[in-house]
Amino acid sequence: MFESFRYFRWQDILDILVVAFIIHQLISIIRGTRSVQMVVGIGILTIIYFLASVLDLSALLWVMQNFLSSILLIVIIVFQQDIRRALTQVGRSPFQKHIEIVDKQMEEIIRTLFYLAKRRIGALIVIERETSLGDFIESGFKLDAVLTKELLISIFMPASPLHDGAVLISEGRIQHAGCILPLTQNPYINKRYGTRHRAAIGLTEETDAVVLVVSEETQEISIVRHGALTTIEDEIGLTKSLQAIFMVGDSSSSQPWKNWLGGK
Ligand SMILES: Nc1ncnc2c1ncn2[C@@H]1O[C@H](COP(=O)(O)OP(=O)(O)OP(=O)(O)O)[C@@H](O)[C@H]1O
Repeated sequence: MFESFRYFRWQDILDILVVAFIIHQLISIIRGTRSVQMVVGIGILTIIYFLASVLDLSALLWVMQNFLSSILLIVIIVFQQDIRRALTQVGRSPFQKHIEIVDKQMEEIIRTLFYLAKRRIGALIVIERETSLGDFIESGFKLDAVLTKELLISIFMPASPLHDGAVLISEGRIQHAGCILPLTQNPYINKRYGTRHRAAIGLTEETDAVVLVVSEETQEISIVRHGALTTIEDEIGLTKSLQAIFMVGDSSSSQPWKNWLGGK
């Protein structure tokens, strides 16, 4: 047994570690999505193929061979969302710099959310980070305005022509309003969530954006990232959650909101 280790090179260890890392990343990307069932389905079909081959079942083997020959195409079509997300994550540079934002802008957003929730006014606020949201803003209206509570509130007022859809915040400014986001296809999302929440989940499944949602029905405020939604109890809870997401490095820094509002 130990004989085989004699031929073990350091490259083999590196090789195994890289493959293990890739498999781990793939599992963490598809975990909790409908892709898991599809992976299981493809696994079962592959087992059937090998059984047909071993038992020499020629008709079944012919069907499976024809099916599996187009498997690459099927995988690309079925997993296109996950592939896009995976490639975006791979392409993200760990050395990218972020702009800093002052506490004031953070406060403006938090106060807007609680103001709207109190009055049962729905809202969807997207904070762009490293992944460019260019594809999703085509549907919206360009504003490129200073981020203030007053402007955010007026956008989401039901009488406003911009109140439908999402507001996009990038580089500390309100860049777009009325943006249509992709809805999640995850079948496990709680049925009580409608399209506003599904749009927030859908966008964060594909990008690293942070989305804040105010429900006009329940007055709940939620923070959504990586396809997962967390309901916020109060202003302190929201402040802490955002701090945990955006604060990097020295927590004793006098500029606590580093890495916030995604600059590039
Ligand atoms: N794809 C989308 N992209 C952006 N915004 C959307 C999208 N779909 C719906 N919305 C917004 O969500 C609103 C409808 O929300 P809906 O009641 O269906 O969802 P909900 O999750 O139940 O939210 P609420 O709890 O506020 O009722 C629309 O008026 C629109 O502003």
